[in-house]
Amino acid sequence: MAVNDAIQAPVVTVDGPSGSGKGTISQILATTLNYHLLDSGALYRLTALAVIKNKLDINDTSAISKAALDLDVVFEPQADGEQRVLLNGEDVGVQLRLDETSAMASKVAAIPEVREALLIRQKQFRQTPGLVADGRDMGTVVFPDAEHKVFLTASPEIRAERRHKQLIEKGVDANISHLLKSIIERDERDRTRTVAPLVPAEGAFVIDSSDLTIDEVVQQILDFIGFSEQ
Ligand SMILES: Nc1ncnc2c1ncn2[C@@H]1O[C@H](COP(=O)(O)OP(=O)(O)O)[C@@H](O)[C@H]1O
Ligand SMILES: Nc1ccn([C@H]2C[C@H](O)[C@@H](COP(=O)(O)OP(=O)(O)O)O2)c(=O)n1
Repeated sequence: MAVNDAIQAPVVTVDGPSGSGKGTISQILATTLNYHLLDSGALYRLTALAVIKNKLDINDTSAISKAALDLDVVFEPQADGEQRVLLNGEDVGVQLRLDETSAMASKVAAIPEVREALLIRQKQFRQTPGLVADGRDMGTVVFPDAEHKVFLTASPEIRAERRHKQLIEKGVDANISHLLKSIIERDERDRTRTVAPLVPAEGAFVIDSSDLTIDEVVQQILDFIGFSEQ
């Protein structure tokens, strides 16, 4: 049997729009299940950062996809479940979350060659004992054979409020109406692009978290995948 035909590690996919809680929920799920974690958005953000730092032209798709292929990135899990992200050895955690990076990330994510360049890198995260994969197309494109697929959503207003609170807590200046506008623009771009648009995967468990706490969302997902703490 070829290596690729071997039984693959289980995957739980968590897709959804910005601020729906994917990152937070995925981190808790990965810790609870003792699985690896893939923050696929970070790969698009890192590519965006490479575009900004190297002043690449947004229309130069071959230079941008080369930057995506060549990313020298290390994800370092921390004791609290957070991940440090090092690009060329530099901790870029704060830069990744800047509004400018977010807007550029959704632009580079619409380039088919960039998505192709990041595909193999994402699949490599699938290792035993299992993987929680957070993004937009985890259940539809990257891990279509995942056992359990979740699609998280929440109203744009709630998502902007959450993002605002999160940025202020991190000491990053933020304006809520500007955040709402950029969330709506990004949603539109992510949903209407021709490659891997943001849509729930077939059979996904769709959760609107607008009126749910983080713990309630986590519990609903653990129930869905049939996990019970011993
Ligand atoms: N159900 C929830 N209720 C309240 N706050 C939440 C909920 N889910 C996530 N948050 C908070 O919202 C912010 C954005 O969540 P995050 O996980 O970064 O979203 P995403 O990865 O989908 O962009 C975080 O500060 C997080 O703690
Ligand atoms: N699997 C993925 C993950 C992210 N993207 C794109 C879409 C988003 O606009 C950017 C950034 O994603 P990220 O998940 O980090 O953003 P949010 O935390 O949801 O605001 O990358 C994607 O197209 N496919």
